[in-house]
Amino acid sequence: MHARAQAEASTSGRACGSTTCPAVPLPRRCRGTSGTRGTAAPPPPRPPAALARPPAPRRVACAAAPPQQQGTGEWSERLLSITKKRPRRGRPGNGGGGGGAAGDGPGAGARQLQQQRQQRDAVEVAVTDEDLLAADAAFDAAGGGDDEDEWGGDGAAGGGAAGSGGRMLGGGEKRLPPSVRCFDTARIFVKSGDGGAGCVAFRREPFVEHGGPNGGNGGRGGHVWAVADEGLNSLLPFRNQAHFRAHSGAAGQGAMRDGAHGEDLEIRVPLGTIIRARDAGEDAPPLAELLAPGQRALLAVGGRGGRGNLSFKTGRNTAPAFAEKGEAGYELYVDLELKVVADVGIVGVPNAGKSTLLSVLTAARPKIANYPFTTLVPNLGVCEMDFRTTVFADVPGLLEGAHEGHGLGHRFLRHVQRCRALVHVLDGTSPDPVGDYRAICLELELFNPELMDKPQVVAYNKTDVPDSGDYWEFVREYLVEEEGLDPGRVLPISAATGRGVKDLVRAVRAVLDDLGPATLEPSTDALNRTAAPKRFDSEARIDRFTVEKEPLPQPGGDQLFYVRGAAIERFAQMTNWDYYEAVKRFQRVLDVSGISQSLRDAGIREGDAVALGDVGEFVWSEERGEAAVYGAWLEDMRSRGRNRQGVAAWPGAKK
Ligand SMILES: Nc1nc2c(ncn2[C@@H]2O[C@H](COP(=O)(O)OP(=O)(O)OP(=O)(O)O)[C@@H](O)[C@H]2O)c(=O)[nH]1
Ligand SMILES: [Mg+2]
Repeated sequence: MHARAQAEASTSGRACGSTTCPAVPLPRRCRGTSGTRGTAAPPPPRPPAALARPPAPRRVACAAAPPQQQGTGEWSERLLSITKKRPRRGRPGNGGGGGGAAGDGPGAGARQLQQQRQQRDAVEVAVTDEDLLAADAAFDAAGGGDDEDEWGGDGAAGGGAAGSGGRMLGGGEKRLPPSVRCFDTARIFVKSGDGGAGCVAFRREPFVEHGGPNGGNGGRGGHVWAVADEGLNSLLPFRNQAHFRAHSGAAGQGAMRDGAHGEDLEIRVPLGTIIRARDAGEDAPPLAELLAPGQRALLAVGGRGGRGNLSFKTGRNTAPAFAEKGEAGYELYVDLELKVVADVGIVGVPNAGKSTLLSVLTAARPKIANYPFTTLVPNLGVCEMDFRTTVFADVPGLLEGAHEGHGLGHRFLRHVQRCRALVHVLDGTSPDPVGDYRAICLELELFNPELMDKPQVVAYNKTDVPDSGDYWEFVREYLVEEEGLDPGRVLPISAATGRGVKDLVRAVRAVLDDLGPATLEPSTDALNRTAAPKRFDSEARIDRFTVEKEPLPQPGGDQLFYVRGAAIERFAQMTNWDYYEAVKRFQRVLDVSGISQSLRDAGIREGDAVALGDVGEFVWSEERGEAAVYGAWLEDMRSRGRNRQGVAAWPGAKK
């Protein structure tokens, strides 16, 4: 009895050890089939003595170095260099100030731009298409980024990743600054919680002999949800935080105590947000499209908790001495896209006074200056008047040819698309306000004909300047008679002095009222999952796998086989290699699922390596004797620095 008590004491000790030990680093190597042997590759990798041929690094296919990232400039930087002088921040080539992820310094093209910048004494220089083309050429010469792709590389769109406020010179970063990418689109990383580990424990009580296993299951990891929040009106918060991880489940404990589930994580997004998985195919439906306040959609399901040894008790094995690890949480990058960014978009030619108007209407403080393209990225502002709020968006000035990419505005025309109404600001001091109006309308129409269906209020600005009155009557007559605009929607204002601005807001609100309440219609067949899917879907079956042989020769002459399959990979990930019985179970599953046979059919030989998805590698052996497997497992435990606390004393364990 005494001996029994000692055995049980050591048993409990090991149980605790198993639940608290850190996860085994991946990739790991463990020995398969009869000679299955959990081996890991903790640095430095020490080949176990039992292996005649310790596996050499085998992933030759991955040997190619990732393409070198090139330093890039930023479009706005180039434009600024043309339009005005800016105080120089730091030396050229040092990656810019503040950009945590700033990569290489600017190349030859960027240096050339620096020189240009020094040469130019231009606070006001008309920007011609030639200038823009030259800037484009210089930028491309400097190794500029991809025009089309507005997403920033693999990194999330957060300022944390890109170095908020810093110049984005890293090759992975694209031309648009993070503030714009996050304005109506953002890319974030989400990870659901890992499942808690199962527990190995046995009931120990005075006068209860053979108390049996009683290790509890680990708790499920927290889910990740997206929740629509009416208090938000842009995706800008994702500039500050771009990584979201839910809590892990707690480990199971003895006395049949299951671990607590991990806390779910809610990511709050504005109404009208569409959420897509980055890696989903073109035709795949979005994960979510949230239109109503409080609407929730599941983005990532929490990892399953590992089962404790109580769950593995059977008639044949009444005292299982192993437990599972928790399933790793699912991680993915998701792209967020906002359908409606503002109630009203402010459009107009450069220097018309759009930013000035936004600054008097709202608390926003955009940059205002007397040269074109002061505004390089859109600005949002909330106008509060008469107990009502209206969101205005000021976009960079549009040029003729904007729809084809001239100027800056074309990048932001899609923002205009996401406004319900437009305020068209005309510069009263312009030599041809009507021409300006027609040019902008044409650009909007060419970009997207639907833009012209949006109701417009025209604000004839700068009426405080004496000669602005010259054209006012003519402009009004033209807009009302030729363009058919409602006379109440053509207003003279002076953004600088605030004259007429209240009337403008009232006119805009009348237009919004005519449109009726903002109803968001679903535009996609988004999944909008509100509950976790069934745990075992038909796709993830243990007998669904593929076996492939690496065609390239391996160092040492051994061969490498790839086995891929969602269920078998998950199974291997949840196997706790510290338990001998778990290793034997893994080996049985390889046989039962048909993987062993498929590998033999593919020509596997003793000592060859098998890579199991991303989970790890193990060395193939046909040895089936208990002693060989146990010996190999022991050797592996030693090589990983694990002790086999209590193993020899488990009920029924081999000595
Ligand atoms: N006199 C006068 N000047 C104005 C008025 N509104 C704007 N301005 C001036 O016009 C210049 C351009 O104003 P911004 O608000 O920067 O013009 P913008 O349309 O935002 O220009 P971009 O962002 O470059 O497209 C600034 O110098 C303003 O002070 C106005 O009502 N009266
Ligand atoms: Mg502006």
